[in-house]
Amino acid sequence: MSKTLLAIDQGTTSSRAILFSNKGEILALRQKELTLHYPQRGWVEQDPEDIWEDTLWACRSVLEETGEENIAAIGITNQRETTIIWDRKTGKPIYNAIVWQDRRTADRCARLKEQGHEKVITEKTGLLIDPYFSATKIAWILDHVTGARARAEQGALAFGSIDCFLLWRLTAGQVHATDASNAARTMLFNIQSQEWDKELLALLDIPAALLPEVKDNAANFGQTTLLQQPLMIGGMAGDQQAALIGQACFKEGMIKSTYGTGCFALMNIGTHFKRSQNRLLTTVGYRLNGQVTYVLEGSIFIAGAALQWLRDGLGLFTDATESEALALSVADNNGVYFVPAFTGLGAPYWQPAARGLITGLGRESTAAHLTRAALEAQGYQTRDLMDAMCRDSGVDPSFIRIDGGLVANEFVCQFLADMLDKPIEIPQVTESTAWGAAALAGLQAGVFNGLSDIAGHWSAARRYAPQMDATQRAALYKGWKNAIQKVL
Ligand SMILES: Nc1ncnc2c1ncn2[C@@H]1O[C@H](COP(=O)(O)OP(=O)(O)O)[C@@H](O)[C@H]1O
Ligand SMILES: O=P(O)(O)OC[C@H](O)CO
Repeated sequence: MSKTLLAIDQGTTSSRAILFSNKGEILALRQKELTLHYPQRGWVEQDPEDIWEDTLWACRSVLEETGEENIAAIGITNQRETTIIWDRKTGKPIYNAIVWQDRRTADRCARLKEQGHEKVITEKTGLLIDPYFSATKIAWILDHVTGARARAEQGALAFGSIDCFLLWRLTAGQVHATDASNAARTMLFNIQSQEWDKELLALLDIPAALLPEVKDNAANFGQTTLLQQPLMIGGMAGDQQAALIGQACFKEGMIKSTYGTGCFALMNIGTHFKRSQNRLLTTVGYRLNGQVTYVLEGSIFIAGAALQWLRDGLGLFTDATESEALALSVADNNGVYFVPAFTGLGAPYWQPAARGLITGLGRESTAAHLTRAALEAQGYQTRDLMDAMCRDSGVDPSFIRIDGGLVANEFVCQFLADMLDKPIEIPQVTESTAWGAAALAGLQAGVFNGLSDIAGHWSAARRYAPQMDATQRAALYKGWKNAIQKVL
């Protein structure tokens, strides 16, 4: 009987468990939406116990529902950068999870830039200085939770992104480890030497005793006995890197772009580290058998979250799926542009202090125009990234693979093809992120012999060809650039 694979996909919006066949078919999926807390302007937190309980519930429910006993291994994938510090003895977090979108450390980041540290940080980590990454979030917790720094120095505390925290809990505190793609998002990990960087730890005053071991993406991460059967955790990757794997972007120049809470476009640039010249990130795509494949990354902080805001903040609809019909009920955006910079602007602008803007409103503007503007923003933001990526890499890709919750929206997919003037491909396996994690676990467990086995399971469910004429494309994009200038 062929083996199955269990993926844990702990995203910003929800925690999921998915059971896959060895061909990538979804056999069962359970998911729970996760609450975000906004204690102050620019702060975003989650309760680590919610994250853990929802994840465990999702895994147990999938196994109960299917009665599956033939699982080869578990793969974990996660919202990246989100920071948890916990007590090694009790396993209890000492503060809420500080979510990747949180901006509370913007001043600290500005100081680091003023002091001239960006060059060395970028050279070592491939990142730019921004509150997005874990380092300043860790420092904030150590500075604000009473006694935390002293306990960290004594080795009593552990830091982890969500993957690492879930692994710790799944292995009942036996394993404190992460993978190279998640470590690369801390701003403390040297992605050239593949080591925690002593100079950066000193710069941010972060004790090395907090940090996990860093493993390949396919590795033996330990065993869990908390589910119906003992299972090995064999794969781990940040969600965007997992989607890169699920989308089989294994050749140089291939790009995937994922539209969930945020949008993240990754281009495979091969095995040589190369710094971006256009304010993109260089990061670890995957590390297998010690060999790193690097990617250029464009990170947009708000994608689907803009639709959540229209739903929850303005009450324009009750479900994000309604946005498509609403957007199509008007002929065009009628001059309305929506820059959803709620938590600052990411690539290629990197302005943590920027905030959202709606421009071009007239007496005739309606909820439909605003919704259309929010959906069009996905295309404009991606165009900003693609232009920078093509300049950086010298590669003009002939197609782009996309995935994530938003690709259920056909208006968005067509608009992306139109704004990028490139064919867009949507895979048969819609859950690319979870499938990527499962595939990594499958590599470790011997279900797959190599990346070509995984690539063999990729097929397109749908392709969108560009239809917009060049004049219209240029005029719409010019309107976006004007709106961006106002934000900046
Ligand atoms: N049909 C749709 N149209 C527009 N947005 C959608 C649609 N379906 C889901 N979304 C958006 O997609 C996001 C969820 O995508 P998902 O990939 O599950 O996110 P994450 O991985 O960040 O948890 C939500 O922000 C939601 O608003
Ligand atoms: O929750 P997502 O899928 O939007 O992904 C979040 C990213 O990993 C943040 O870097």
